[in-house]
Amino acid sequence: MSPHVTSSSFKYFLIPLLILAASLFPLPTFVSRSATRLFQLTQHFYPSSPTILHRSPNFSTNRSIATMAYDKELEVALLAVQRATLLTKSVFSSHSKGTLTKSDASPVTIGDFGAQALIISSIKHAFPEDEVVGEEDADDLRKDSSLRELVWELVQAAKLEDSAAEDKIGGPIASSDAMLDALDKGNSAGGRKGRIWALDPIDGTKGFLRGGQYAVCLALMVDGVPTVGVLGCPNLPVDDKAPLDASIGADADSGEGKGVLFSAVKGQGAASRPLGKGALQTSNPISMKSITNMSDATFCESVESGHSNHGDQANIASKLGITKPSVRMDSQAKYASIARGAGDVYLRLPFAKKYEEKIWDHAAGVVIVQEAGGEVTDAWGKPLDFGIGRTLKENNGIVGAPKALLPRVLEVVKEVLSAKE
Ligand SMILES: Nc1ncnc2c1ncn2[C@@H]1O[C@H](COP(=O)(O)O)[C@@H](OP(=O)(O)O)[C@H]1O
Ligand SMILES: [Mg+2]
Ligand SMILES: [Mg+2]
Ligand SMILES: [Mg+2]
Repeated sequence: MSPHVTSSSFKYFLIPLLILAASLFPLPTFVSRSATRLFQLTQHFYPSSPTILHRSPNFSTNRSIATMAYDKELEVALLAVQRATLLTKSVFSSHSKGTLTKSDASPVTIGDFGAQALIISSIKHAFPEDEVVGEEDADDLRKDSSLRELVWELVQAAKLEDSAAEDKIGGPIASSDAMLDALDKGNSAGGRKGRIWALDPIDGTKGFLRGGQYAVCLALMVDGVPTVGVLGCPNLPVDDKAPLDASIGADADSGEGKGVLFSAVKGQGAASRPLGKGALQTSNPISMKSITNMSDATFCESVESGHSNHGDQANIASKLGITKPSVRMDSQAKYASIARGAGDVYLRLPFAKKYEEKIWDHAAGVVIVQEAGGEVTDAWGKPLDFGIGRTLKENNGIVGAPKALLPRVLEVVKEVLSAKE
């Protein structure tokens, strides 16, 4: 038997057979460890699989085969976000942005509508039964035919250069009506049961409009737990080691060396890869910086002073001994930046107890930070509850940090908030 034949029998028969056997029978720990190793071997033999193989801070050799699932969800989410991010970039460079003001006085653009329609159509192609909690809906487009036409042109033009990649997310949307229907399928009420995607087609719309940071955000929640997360950040540097300074949020126009896709799957680590135009590029593992001295930390906060309390945050930073100025940037690019170790702490202290954070503003960023070795809670240290609807109504404020630093950060956050009560 030639070595080629031996290798392909191994590849096509022996490994799948052993994996099947390992998943069918209850196995002692040492055998399930071998099964884990076997899974890794299959990834070696099937290199096109997008699964991230590096050891994440959360990686456990005892994890079951089941936790290694979500390959297809991750691939579809990455391709869908990549395609939608290309659409948003085309709006930024060549169109009027068709900006409207929503009932809560926040802006929405043709980029938001187009990106949501494309991503929901990708999800529904690959996972027809799944629900989506999306930020936008088609009401404005149904009322305004010229706006609808603008979005439809954009959606038709947004195509991945690789046809196999494009096929995986269902190819083009068939008609303008199908586009409106897709947009409206982001109407799930959310909840604690089953598979629900949280989608923010452009997070940081204000940043997008002023040429700052923004992110296309998608997360799969399983039984209310963010499990797969993808962030498309066209204006962040590709280099995970690039320094994070105040200019990152101010003048972040897309250019050479910019454009990143971040991703994570629960239990499998977090990664970044350059944002391309076709097939997915190779990923690199990312992790939070391991700092021991709080005074070395850099903290990130919103540019918009109405979205979090800059005064309280400056007070907290100074009580923690942080001397570096905060890095202000729009969107979940903040979560991505701390996850890759460019910054360390995310602070979003509320102005009002009554503001309910939206699940699509956090789900993807939270799983990416968790898988990079961090944790995210509300300002009182309560776990974020993504399973109670479209908002985090049982939580108040958001704090993210490397696991080892979070208790100290929360101590000071609570001290500052309690003093105001
Ligand atoms: N008063 C408020 N407090 C906190 N977040 C708010 C807010 N008003 C709007 N937001 C949210 O802040 C998001 C942007 O976050 P950041 O400040 O980190 O860039 C917005 O997302 P969109 O831009 O998707 O609408 C919006 O959902
Ligand atoms: Mg919005
Ligand atoms: Mg948002
Ligand atoms: Mg948005």
